[in-house]
Amino acid sequence: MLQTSVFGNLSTLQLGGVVLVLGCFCLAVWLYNFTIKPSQPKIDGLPEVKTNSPFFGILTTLGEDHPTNLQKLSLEKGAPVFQCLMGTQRVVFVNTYDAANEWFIKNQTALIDRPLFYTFHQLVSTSQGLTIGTSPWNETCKKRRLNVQRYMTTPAIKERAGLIDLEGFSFLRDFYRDSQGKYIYPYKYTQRLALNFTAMLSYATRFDKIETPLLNEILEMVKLISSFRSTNNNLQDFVPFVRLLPENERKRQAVEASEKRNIWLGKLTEEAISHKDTRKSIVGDFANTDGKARLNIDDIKSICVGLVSGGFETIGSTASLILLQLVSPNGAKWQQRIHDELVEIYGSVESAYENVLCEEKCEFGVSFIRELLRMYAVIPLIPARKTTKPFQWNDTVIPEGVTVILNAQAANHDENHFGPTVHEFDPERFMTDKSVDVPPYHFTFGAGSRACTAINLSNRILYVILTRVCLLFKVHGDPSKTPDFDYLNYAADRTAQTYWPKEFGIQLEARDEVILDACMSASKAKCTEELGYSIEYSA
Ligand code: HEM
Repeated sequence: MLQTSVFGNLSTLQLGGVVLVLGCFCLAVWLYNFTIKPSQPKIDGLPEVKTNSPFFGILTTLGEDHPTNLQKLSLEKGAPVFQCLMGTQRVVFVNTYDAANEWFIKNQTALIDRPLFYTFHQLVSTSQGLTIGTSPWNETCKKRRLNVQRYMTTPAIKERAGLIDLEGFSFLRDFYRDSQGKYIYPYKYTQRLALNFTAMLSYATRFDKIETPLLNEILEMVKLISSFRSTNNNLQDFVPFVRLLPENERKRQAVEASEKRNIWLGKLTEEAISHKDTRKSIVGDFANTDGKARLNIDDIKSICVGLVSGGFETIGSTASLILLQLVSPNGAKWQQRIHDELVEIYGSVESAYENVLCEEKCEFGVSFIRELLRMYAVIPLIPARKTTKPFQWNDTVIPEGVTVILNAQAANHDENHFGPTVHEFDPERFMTDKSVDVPPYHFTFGAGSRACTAINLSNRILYVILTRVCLLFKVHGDPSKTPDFDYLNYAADRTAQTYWPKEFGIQLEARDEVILDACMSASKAKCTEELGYSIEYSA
């Protein structure tokens, strides 16, 4: 036998040595594959940012602030698009406006997929199922996305204008009440507005009181879950050997957060089903189809958790940024301009207050929101995509299966597209420079086949907040706590996936108490009708 002829003359000691060498060799191969081997071969012809760290790749260079350091690397190398290794993962970063258009819009069918990540997909989302925004592209995801789009059309948004009225009203009522005689940080108020809006849309439920303990718990939990999607806080996604280390605290937190969320969502779903005949919601609509829908209960649960988590941080943060810009050095002038233009268009504050719910006629207000979203890409690195088929970009063929991340912060601050004032906040930009007033305007909502499903809805909510605040109030900033307006510094935590502004103080002063009361009372009456029970308000 071959074995006899090869090993026949070896002593036991020698044989042990051979086995040891073979074992070490296999272990070395396994270790190489697990800890260093790139997930994908290098893409020929695409610029590469190389590093000397075999385990961590570019992660050692990116520091705390990934989007900004990627933006700097792109400018330094003169490479709008480059590949690199993040740990062992080969990732392509797209950093300019034109390149983002070419990749995510022109080649959108090739970029319809999303890759799976260890932390989010294996730990956090195992039992609840994936949301639309975190799911790879498959029949289930397609069906769920189509269903959500039904709620995002112009007529559907108009039909749910009562919800925007309700949350806009509650926001102004509480913020005005609580900021009497003092300056307060608006983020919790705008977060509640966003959470309530998405929770009403999905489950017909809301938190009327800002001080409800469950509200705080939910806000913390949803924030924690979303942190598992950041490129920055999840070393184990990119550096596989970290997964082997004992007592991974992030892993424990992920499992705990996921379990808590499931209990909470289960309760909301049951409640919405029990109210299906009296309160309109996505769960209620589904329950009313009596099993004839193309979707099942897991689809509906996943859709709703996606809407709540997708909407609450982004809207909450951007709405706070509206107030931040309204107290900037030119803020008072802009507030007055929006107020005056709306009164000019509609004849009175009361009429304007009502009509902004359903139409966006103040051109300056529309341009203001567009510029705000451009300036502050609250998700600076758009959740990763994966190529489903090869496509040609310039002279390079981009293969199938590549992970691609759009650096929206960098693309939104591309001087070649927006000109030399790119880093300034210019609310007239989209009115005066027709070369940039072209969709998608900016990349804060992502772009193409997997862009945010709620672009129109979000723009409407933000427009209502901006215009109603300016119609009814003068917004004052705390002189002892000036906000940070710089897009590179405004965020409280630049390692998070979704940014929110550092603390600053705001106070609302009524422009006219009588008009304020008339508008708020009109909203209260409509909101009571919308909810089916009376909502608190006193002048
Ligand atoms: C200022 C507000 C918002 C911003 C900046 C924002 C931003 C984003 C971004 C960057 C993406 C990823 C897009 C891509 O991969 O190209 C996304 C996806 C998504 N967003 Fe939004 N979003 C906002 C509001 C909302 C709201 C209010 C909802 C729901 C009510 C929502 C629901 C979704 C969903 C379901 C997806 C997943 C789309 C998919 O993967 O197919 N978003 N959003």
